[in-house]
Amino acid sequence: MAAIMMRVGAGPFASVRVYQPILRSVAVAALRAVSLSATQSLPERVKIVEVGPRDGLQNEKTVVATEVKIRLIDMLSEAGLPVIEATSFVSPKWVPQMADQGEVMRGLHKKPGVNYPVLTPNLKGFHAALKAGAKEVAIFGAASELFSKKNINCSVEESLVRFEEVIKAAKQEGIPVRGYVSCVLGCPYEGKVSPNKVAEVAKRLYSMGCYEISLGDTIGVGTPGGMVDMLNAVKKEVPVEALAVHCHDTYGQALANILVALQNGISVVDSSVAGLGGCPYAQGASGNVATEDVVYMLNGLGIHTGVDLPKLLDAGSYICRSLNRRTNSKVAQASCKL
Ligand SMILES: CC(C)(COP(=O)([O-])OP(=O)([O-])OC[C@H]1O[C@@H](n2cnc3c(N)ncnc32)[C@H](O)[C@@H]1OP(=O)([O-])[O-])[C@@H](O)C(=O)NCCC(=O)NCCSC(=O)C[C@@](C)(O)CC(=O)[O-]
Repeated sequence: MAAIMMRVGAGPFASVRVYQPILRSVAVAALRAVSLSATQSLPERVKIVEVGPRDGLQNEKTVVATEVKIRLIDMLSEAGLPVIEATSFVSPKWVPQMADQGEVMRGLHKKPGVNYPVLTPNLKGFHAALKAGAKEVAIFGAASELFSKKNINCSVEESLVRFEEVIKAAKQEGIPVRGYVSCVLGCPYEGKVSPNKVAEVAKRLYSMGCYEISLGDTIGVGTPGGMVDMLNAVKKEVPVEALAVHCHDTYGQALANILVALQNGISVVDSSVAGLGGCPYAQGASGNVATEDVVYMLNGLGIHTGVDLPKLLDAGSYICRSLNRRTNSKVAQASCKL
């Protein structure tokens, strides 16, 4: 099978290219039978963590105006999203698109009851976030050494030391911290990632004090079988109530992966309005699963989210018009045809 060419890296790594036979490992995994029958019942409610303004927009090539970002976040608040990841306090040299993080935080109209977490890779980011009025932060680690190095310029172990500092400072300020583990179902540099490695990193973040661990299929290569194997390993180390899934949709598997995660006790799902984004570390990778599609599926299952789908569709149309692009949400595409 042909290797996939991947364009890697935000900032300084943007022009590097690597070749990974990642399809090979996915195909081999698919050859063994996976039992999905030992599933639990679905949750009554799901908390959706909207990551479009951060995970989606961080990948845009041309700078998105701060007013557009703010308007998008406000529309998402109005649509009933309970958590909207607003921006990230990372180095502007690495991710120029997020350089207006302070203005975004100061400009958005905070709706009571809505959380607006921001990414903070280190203490510098944490202090800047605090100054800009952030009330919740997220640290982002990985289950892959090479991805960690490319993304935050340090090993997994070094990242955990930095994160511990952030968590300590956050505790002093009474700020809740969410933790991400990237590459839980595959890495653009290392290929297959062991569920045990994912479980180990998730456990470390949880025991440091993260209240929730979001498990990221960063390049969207996972399948339901791989998701179940990974969750089984992680659930041995972290209570399922503290877990979230974060699925990119590169191979069209995101909704299926989310459904099996729900069947396995997960009730927090990350998604991105209009399916914004695209992993900066894999050429051709699409964005997160579209929030519209997740809400539509959950509505169909009778699962409460508190999200108003028509208002969410408006937010998706707004950002697509602003970016002059077609939505990645199937539900939005279908709705336009009606
Ligand atoms: C972590 C660093 C900063 C290390 O980058 P570094 O170059 O190793 O950092 P450094 O400590 O050596 O500092 C270098 C320069 O950056 C500055 N700096 C240092 N820290 C900050 C900060 N917080 N905010 C602003 N500036 C900062 C620092 O002050 C210095 O400035 P200079 O003296 O050269 O002018 C860098 O690698 C970085 O910013 N990486 C962020 C990459 C990123 O945002 N990736 C995307 C988010 S992760 C993701 O999308 C995955 C996720 C979460 O969605 C889940 C999934 O899908 O799997």
